[in-house]
Amino acid sequence: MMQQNPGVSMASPQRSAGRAQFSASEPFQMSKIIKFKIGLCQLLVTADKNINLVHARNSIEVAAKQGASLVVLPEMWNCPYSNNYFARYAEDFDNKDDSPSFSLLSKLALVHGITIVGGSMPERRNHRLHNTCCVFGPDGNLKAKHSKMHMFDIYIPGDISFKESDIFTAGDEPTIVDTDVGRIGIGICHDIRFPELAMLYRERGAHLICFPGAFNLSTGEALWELEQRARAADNQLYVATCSPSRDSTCSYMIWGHSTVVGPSGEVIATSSHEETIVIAEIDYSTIPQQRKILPLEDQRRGDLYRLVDVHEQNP
Ligand SMILES: NC(=O)CCC(=O)C(=O)O
Repeated sequence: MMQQNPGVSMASPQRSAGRAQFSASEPFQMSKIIKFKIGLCQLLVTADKNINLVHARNSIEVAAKQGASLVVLPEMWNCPYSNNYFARYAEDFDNKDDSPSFSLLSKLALVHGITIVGGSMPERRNHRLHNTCCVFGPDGNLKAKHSKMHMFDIYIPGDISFKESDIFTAGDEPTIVDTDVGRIGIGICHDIRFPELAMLYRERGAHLICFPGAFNLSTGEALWELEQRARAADNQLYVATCSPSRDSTCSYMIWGHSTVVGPSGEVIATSSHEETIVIAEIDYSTIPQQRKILPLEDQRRGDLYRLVDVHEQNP
């Protein structure tokens, strides 16, 4: 029987995360975290925010009990993916009285002693709305915050029309964070289509890139797995995605298929479109192995083309 009270009371967690800059010259100390379990909570999102919080709490609890030390949630796990809902469901994460979803994730990270990549939620900040992912450490504190950088504006006549930029303001910063389960780069859904972002994360030493996402039926079937495998194979690192499950009564039909991909582009675990939890083992020792077998970094023609890290040039 599902309990209806998500239970969000707790001592105040740290609500802001400092800006982190990484370059390949600062390698992450991997001694303790070569292998761990990841849990992708593919949640059914309803129009009732309280029920969404209960779903998330129950699912995170199950993933943690199954041994996941990193749990990833979907894009917009607390709010239907629709421009009609984002403003109404938005929270001010800096205000503990106006951020039940933020507080819940912080509490669950602490209670279960896990890292949570908290999908995304509509965030109200400085009179603007952002599509934002919060990362919490096992102490319940916010470790990083990523606002979706690329707005999903699409118009396929007779198929799908969506304009995120009508509601959201795009984030301006790539986000890479050192956690208990490795150095993680964050992107949100449409961010996955821009290979330069994943390349930047690889250059800054990421082991894993997490993309909470809500691809739709048409582009999802054509491209969702392809994009994930390409980002992982090109950069020889892990990619994990987490989507909401499909609700066929909604106008925006979600593709689902939360997935973990390894550093040679192989699908390690995936799902269909129903509500589920994907549990998979991540083994970071396969990253240097793959890079030794196929040393793409040494083969790259930096004399002919180069990725420019704008933030490192203008810190
Ligand atoms: N929520 C999104 O950003 C959807 C992205 C998507 O479906 C795409 O094709 O890109």
